[in-house]
Amino acid sequence: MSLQRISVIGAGAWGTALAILAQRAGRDVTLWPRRAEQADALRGARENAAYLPGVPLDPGLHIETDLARALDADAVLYAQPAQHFRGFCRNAAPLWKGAALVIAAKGIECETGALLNEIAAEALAAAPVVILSGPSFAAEAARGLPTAVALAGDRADLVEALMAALAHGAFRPYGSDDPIGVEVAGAVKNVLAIACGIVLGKGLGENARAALITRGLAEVTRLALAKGGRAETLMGLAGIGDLILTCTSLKSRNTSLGFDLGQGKPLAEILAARRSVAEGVTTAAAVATLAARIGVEMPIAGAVHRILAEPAAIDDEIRALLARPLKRES
Ligand SMILES: NC(=O)C1=CN([C@@H]2O[C@H](COP(=O)(O)OP(=O)(O)OC[C@H]3O[C@@H](n4cnc5c(N)ncnc54)[C@H](O)[C@@H]3O)[C@@H](O)[C@H]2O)C=CC1
Ligand SMILES: O=C(CO)COP(=O)(O)O
Repeated sequence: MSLQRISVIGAGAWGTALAILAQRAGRDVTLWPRRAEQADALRGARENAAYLPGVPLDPGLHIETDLARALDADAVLYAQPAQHFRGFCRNAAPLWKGAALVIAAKGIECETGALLNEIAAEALAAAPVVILSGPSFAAEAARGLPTAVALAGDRADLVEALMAALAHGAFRPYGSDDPIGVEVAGAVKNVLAIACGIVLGKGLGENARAALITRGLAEVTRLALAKGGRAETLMGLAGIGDLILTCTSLKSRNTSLGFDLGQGKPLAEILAARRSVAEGVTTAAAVATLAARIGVEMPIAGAVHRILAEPAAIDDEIRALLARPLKRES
């Protein structure tokens, strides 16, 4: 199977980086920005000055505003925020021409607690789905710095074809047959990154952050297992790999948002000062809904959810986490 025509939905930092990477890998690439003004700006500047400044766009990159034309591809990579995924599926369903759908967003639907692959199965059933996740800051990947990601799906032929279509130079996709584990890992790490940012912002130290990452890994593993994923996936790129990247760098939008919260800034002020998405904010609520529904204990994600609703509760939440009953590590 050859996947030559690749379309990318969403011209934020990640969508633009993926389009650049696919083009470098020799694919024929179309980038679909949501807004016509953004398309004009990209065509004019041949750079995404708003979301990925400093990385030139190759003249061969097609900028397309017509969704039907963009969907006429071998693979469509979804790289808009997770909360808009259902709307995308609904708009795309009548226009779908048989492409594979690659979900590159990292999040869980806030209102329902649904994973994005579950939404795709409901709202875009015609599309075979692959999840793309892993430790990958868009700015580094787009600059050609070494980056490895997981591509996970039930169809091995499709996963392998996508790996071949996207791999180039220092960009290395690894295959996986655990899309649920990979998706859960990528979504929940954003919530855990907010927790790590809070700890750093409050000056609680690096011991505390290491403990949070480790206990966070334990709770995301419980959720992945409960959803049908596999524990070893959490030890891979989408799990521990992305936790290491995101939770240890203030380049992460989620960690830096948590840092600002820890420093006492109001959430509304933090969000108002940003153009970029921090998926952990909405995914925290989604994880709380999902974990309660399926009976998975997720104390760190639960604390982040309550802090986002009431930032003044940070100290109480930290005290409560530290006062939990002592238990065995496993
Ligand atoms: N930036 C990164 O380094 C990486 C991001 N991701 C994931 O990719 C997804 C997209 O993130 P970024 O590209 O970073 O976003 P961004 O923060 O760079 O840009 C915001 C994006 O949101 C879109 N948007 C805003 N309002 C919207 C609406 N009403 N409907 C549809 N789209 C709307 C914008 O068009 C833009 O594409 C997220 O799920 C993120 O977690 C995954 C890996 C790396
Ligand atoms: O997912 C990412 C890196 O793998 C990007 O993280 P942030 O969205 O927190 O910046």
